[in-house]
Amino acid sequence: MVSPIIDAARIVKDYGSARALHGVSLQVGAGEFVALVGPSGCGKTTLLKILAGFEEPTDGRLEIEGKDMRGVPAASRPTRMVFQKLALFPHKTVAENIGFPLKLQKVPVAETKDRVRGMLDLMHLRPDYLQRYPAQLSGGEQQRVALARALVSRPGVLLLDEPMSALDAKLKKSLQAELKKLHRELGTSFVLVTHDLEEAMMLADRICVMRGGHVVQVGTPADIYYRPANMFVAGFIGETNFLPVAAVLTASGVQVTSPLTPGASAEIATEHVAPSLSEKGTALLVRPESIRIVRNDAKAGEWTLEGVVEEYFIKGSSTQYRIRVPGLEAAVIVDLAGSIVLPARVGETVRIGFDPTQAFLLSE
Ligand SMILES: Nc1ncnc2c1ncn2[C@@H]1O[C@H](COP(=O)(O)OP(=O)(O)OP(=O)(O)O)[C@@H](O)[C@H]1O
Repeated sequence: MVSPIIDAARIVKDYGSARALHGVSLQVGAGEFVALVGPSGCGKTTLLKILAGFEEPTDGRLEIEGKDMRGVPAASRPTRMVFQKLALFPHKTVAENIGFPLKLQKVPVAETKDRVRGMLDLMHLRPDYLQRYPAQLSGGEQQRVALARALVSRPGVLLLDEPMSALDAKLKKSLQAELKKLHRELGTSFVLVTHDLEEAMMLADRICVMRGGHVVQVGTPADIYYRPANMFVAGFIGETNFLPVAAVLTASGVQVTSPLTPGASAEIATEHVAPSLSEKGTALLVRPESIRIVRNDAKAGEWTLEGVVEEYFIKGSSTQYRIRVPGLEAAVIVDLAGSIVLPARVGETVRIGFDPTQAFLLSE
């Protein structure tokens, strides 16, 4: 990142005696789309509010567009925020709502009109909506008006606090697609707080995973999915299987063995090992789509386990199996490509196999 538009360093936030953020650092590049994800109460909204200027950090440094933001009020920052709950003015028309930030900036009336029209087009809202009131619009349309109002003053950074969580699944999908397109077209930096991990994977250039007021990992969706920092991140995004292993460092990687596959060992290359690997709870992360049911001979190097099919779900493009393997606490999840002929039935004993060198080695 040459020069980040947002540079937050060691941000601490205390509410009374409770610490919501424990020294969070995050940089956002110009034009980048970053998603903040993490369990409820981990500090996502607090961080967003600090970026917006609605909360002051207790400690740490925040620069936006190269300027120190200490004491700079929200309205004077190059940021705009869209909230989860609609914050439209109910007694103002759509045109007045969208044009409101420009009115505050004393932008001439004719220019305001043009820019409001432009935003309406960008948001695919019909021109006759301009004279409507928020209550006369659907939830999705209202959220589009809120986005238009946030973007009309051309902020450098748009901050989005779960803007789609109140919408039904179909509306959400269409607004997600529009948000991605909008981001590409405008070149504005977006920071999105979301509970929806699929949404984060789909929209963001980088994902920041938070837990208990700390940043656990920042990376591309591929990094987060394929190279998670630890079991928490791995379990947070996508479905996971963890196979406990003993690990020994070698010249070119890590040698692993598992009590569940006696006699078998595998060399895991460094690029398949979490950088922060510790000795506590070392395990191989095997994604459900990387496991197969072994009917005949195992392939060279493949590790196999025997288990009983506990349940299966037809998901459409794939069928998901839950297989109970003695010695493993959680059932093994296996995703097999969809087929009209089911490869195994409930209660059947099956052998499952995977290539350990393609798994990812991590720890608690
Ligand atoms: N105004 C406040 N006063 C006191 N505590 C607060 C305040 N705002 C947030 N907190 C606390 O700070 C912590 C972080 O809250 P925050 O809203 O940032 O979490 P979040 O990750 O956005 O959660 P969610 O996903 O549920 O919205 C929580 O423990 C919360 O209770």
